[in-house]
Amino acid sequence: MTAHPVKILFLASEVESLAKTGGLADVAKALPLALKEHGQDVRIIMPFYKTINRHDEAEKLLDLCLHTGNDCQDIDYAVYQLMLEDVPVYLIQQHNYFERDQLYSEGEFAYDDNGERFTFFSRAIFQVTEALGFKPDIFHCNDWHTALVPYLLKQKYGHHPFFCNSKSVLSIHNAAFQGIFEKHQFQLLEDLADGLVDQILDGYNCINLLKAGIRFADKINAVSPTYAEELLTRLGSHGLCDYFQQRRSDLVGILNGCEYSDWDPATDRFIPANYSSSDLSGKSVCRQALQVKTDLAQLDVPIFGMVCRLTEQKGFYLLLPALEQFLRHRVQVIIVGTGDSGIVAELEALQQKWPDKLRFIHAYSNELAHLVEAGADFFLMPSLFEPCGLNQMYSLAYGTLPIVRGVGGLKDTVNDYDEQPEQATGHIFYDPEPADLLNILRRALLLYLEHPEEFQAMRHRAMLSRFNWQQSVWQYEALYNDALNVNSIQQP
Ligand SMILES: Nc1ncnc2c1ncn2[C@@H]1O[C@H](COP(=O)(O)OP(=O)(O)O[C@H]2O[C@H](CO)[C@@H](O)[C@H](O)[C@H]2O)[C@@H](O)[C@H]1O
Repeated sequence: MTAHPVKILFLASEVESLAKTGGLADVAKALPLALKEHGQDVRIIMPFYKTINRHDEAEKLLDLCLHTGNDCQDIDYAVYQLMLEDVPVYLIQQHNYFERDQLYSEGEFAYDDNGERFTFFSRAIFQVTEALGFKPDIFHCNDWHTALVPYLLKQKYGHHPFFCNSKSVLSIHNAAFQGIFEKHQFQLLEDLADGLVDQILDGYNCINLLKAGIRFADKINAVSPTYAEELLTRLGSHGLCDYFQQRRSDLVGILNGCEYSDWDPATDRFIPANYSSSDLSGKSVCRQALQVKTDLAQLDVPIFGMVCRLTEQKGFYLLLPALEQFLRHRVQVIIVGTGDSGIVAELEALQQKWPDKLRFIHAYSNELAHLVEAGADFFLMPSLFEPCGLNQMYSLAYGTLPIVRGVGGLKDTVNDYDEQPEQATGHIFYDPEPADLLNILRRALLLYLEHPEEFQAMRHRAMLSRFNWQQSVWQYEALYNDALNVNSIQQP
């Protein structure tokens, strides 16, 4: 327990168990819960999407109206509350912006007013906190959706008595998504837009929201130490190198934790048999169940699994050519995901060519994600970049050895068989070439077939590795303290 709880408002566009499209949601649940357990006064704020789980349990707290100035109409909205264990979640309900079938896009088309939607959300956050009388010490922003808040805090609310002592922290989960929108979407910023435009104008007369966050947040963190280093390089910064360089003394890397209460094969409710490092018999049951579920033959061949968003980031343009060769071996490969239609088409074509060996399941299914983790022998993450990655941590816990590219958080969490044989928990390749991926896939296969004892030793070691949120919580608390202290020195 901390002596003086820090008041943290955790701003997220998605939160696991309420609304999720990817890893940001996992962190937006696990980190606030871990901070709360450590005695901090943390609350979450997010949009009240139409599709949110537990929709009917939400309790209405307030009706509010955002006066926009300019020529825009005032915007009526309501604030609801749900509890996520003992953490309050404030939900902002606004019919025009959030009563939609998806969070950010339909099919492959992003909603064309996403800039306006999250500008509204960011402005409403200030009004809601004041109306609720919750004065945050820290606005903890996450990715581009809430990256406007540090800007608003500095430029608009810096002298507001309610917010003048508040500071902001920006966590970068994926800097490839920057929230770049045409200026006309920022009408809701009233007179502020011009000042903002000068500082963070992108090419083509657009505003880049992530740049606003990087420029104005009191402290910034990337979700792994290696990704923080990569963001300072031309190659790894998604074009933002100069911006990160300017803030390098305020940028740290904090590795995400793994939520073992959701991802532990000994207690997992989604899998047909539980197991642990001391008794792996349940893993064979899961293996068979996975083969049945995916309609693959019950063969004693290694299963390579993969669950992810289907995007270039996840390394499909390395994987697809590598699989063309690798599927000649006696293996089974199971890929679960949704996303880019080009990748979908290529996976479907490859499956037609290798119907007995490759199963592509075009679905978003938490249950299947758990079954793949439990039933496979290896887990594939050949990412081009990976800020942290969560699935490799889940894989380790499930004794499903990760095969990863040595970037970002993958490098920080997996020990390579060749580099560290005594501590090995998986396989790492580095060059973003299909041939290098194919080579590491074959090495993994060889280990499985020719050195079963070493494979089992690695599996055992992997299952014992731990990435607890507790470690990350201490580092976030230090970051909050830095944000609060450094800036109070600057302000007389
Ligand atoms: N089809 C499907 N069915 C079921 N579940 C699916 C799924 N597709 C994805 N998921 C789930 O979504 C999550 C993905 O998390 P990741 O961290 O691997 O990637 P993501 O790129 O979304 O996150 C970004 O943010 C996180 C959090 O900081 C960083 O770890 C990461 O590197 C960064 O790219 C996992 O829980 C996974 O199981």
